[in-house]
Amino acid sequence: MWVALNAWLNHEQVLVEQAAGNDAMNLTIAFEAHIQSVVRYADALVQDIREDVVEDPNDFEEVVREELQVYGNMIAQVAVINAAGRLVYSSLGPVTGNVDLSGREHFQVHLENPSQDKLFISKPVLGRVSGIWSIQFTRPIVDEGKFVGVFVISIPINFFTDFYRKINVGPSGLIALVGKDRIPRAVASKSGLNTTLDGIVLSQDEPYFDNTNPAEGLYRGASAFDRVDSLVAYRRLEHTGLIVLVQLSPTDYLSSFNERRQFLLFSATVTSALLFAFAIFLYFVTRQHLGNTAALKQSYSALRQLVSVDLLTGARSRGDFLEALETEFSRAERHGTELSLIWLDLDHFKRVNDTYGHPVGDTVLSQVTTLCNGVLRAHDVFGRLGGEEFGVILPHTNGMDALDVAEKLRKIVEKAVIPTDRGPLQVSISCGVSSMLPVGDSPSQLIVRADDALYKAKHAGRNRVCAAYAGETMRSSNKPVDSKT
Ligand SMILES: Nc1nc2c(ncn2[C@@H]2O[C@H](COP(=O)(O)OP(=O)(O)OP(=O)(O)O)[C@@H](O)[C@H]2O)c(=O)[nH]1
Repeated sequence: MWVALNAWLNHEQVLVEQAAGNDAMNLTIAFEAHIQSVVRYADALVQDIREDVVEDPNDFEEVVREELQVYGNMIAQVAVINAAGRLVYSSLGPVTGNVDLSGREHFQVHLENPSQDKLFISKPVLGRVSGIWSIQFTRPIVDEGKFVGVFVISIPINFFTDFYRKINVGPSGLIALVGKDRIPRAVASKSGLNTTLDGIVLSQDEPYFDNTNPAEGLYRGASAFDRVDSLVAYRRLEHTGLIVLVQLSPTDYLSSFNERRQFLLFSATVTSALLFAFAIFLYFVTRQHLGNTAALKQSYSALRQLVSVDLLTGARSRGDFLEALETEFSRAERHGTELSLIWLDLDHFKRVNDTYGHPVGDTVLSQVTTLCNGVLRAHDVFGRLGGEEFGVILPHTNGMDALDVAEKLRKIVEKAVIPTDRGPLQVSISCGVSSMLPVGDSPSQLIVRADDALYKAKHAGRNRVCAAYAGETMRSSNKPVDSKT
């Protein structure tokens, strides 16, 4: 998101800069046209009235009055200087005293080159008679090849600056009319650089003073006036020795873009913060969920353990035992291996309870389990089926071997002396053994047959092992096998 936003903002900024550059260049074209028309008009006026100074001096003042009635707001003064540099005529009123203008630059230029009838545009000068800052447009007055003076039309600097101020170049921008002599003629800006230009000479390093540069251009750099970073467009007016400048401040033309950028950056920051907060939230929720899942798994496994184990004896619970029988039966079927089942029951256990009490009975049940587990292999399954009845699953075991195992169990219990709170006790067990048939058998049928065999063992006098009926894989007769007679 940030990369895309950054790329978009950079692209937008380039577009805004380009638009500002176009605006500045267009403004210089308009100002050039304005200056050219002012210069053309001023020069035409100079040449028109100058003729009357020599040819019709009597009508001269009348001609001046008529022209001023038409263009009076633009002209501060019409003046004539004689060959000695003295003011001999001013449209502002009768000339009194000796006003020596021989030091003016225009007088010197025309005095030295009387044959060059060329318009001279002065630097801003403070009028001795008018008392205002103006730019003077002058030509030499020559009579029969002889220099007789200088004709002057003064246009007040305000004429330019008032016009420039009407153009909006932003709070920090400016418009300037500068001479190639590096002296500004008029500058207008909202920041105060208006008419007080006395003594200002711009740096020679400005690109528009370099004649090797194009006559019009646009660049970004420090302003010649206040050294502030600016976008500067210029046009050189080659025949007049003037340059028009439009200077725009990036602070102005980028202000609305910067506001938009700040808003977008703020929005992106808020969005990022929200996304980050959401990610953190998700992280904690997920972690909690995973924690809960792990805890649940632990509880489930503990619960499963509880359910799968008989709490009194530690043998497999009935449910778990029957499930294990299903599993082992399927496996034996799949692999074609043998499987046997022993169903065993404590003999006359009721008497133990009745004689010594229930707690002693519990001890006996627990001890018998321990004794049986001691005999069995690791992969045999010993489970409590309920009360004093137990079962043993014997994978990979045929009927004969299962009978041997049952016999071992019977013997170890028979021989054992079980310590109890009421003194040592001896008990016995009866076992029924069944084995998986090669075909058409099931876990429940295997149980039924083992239970039947157990019933036979009980019926035959207890403390003995009986096999199920003939037809099973174990070798047995139709009669129950009694391991103890
Ligand atoms: N102490 C104790 N006794 C139990 C438990 N479960 C069952 N019993 C007892 O086991 C006895 C089983 O008695 P019966 O079913 O009559 O069997 P038996 O006395 O062992 O006689 P045969 O099985 O015929 O030899 C009952 O007295 C039950 O109360 C147990 O968890 N703890």
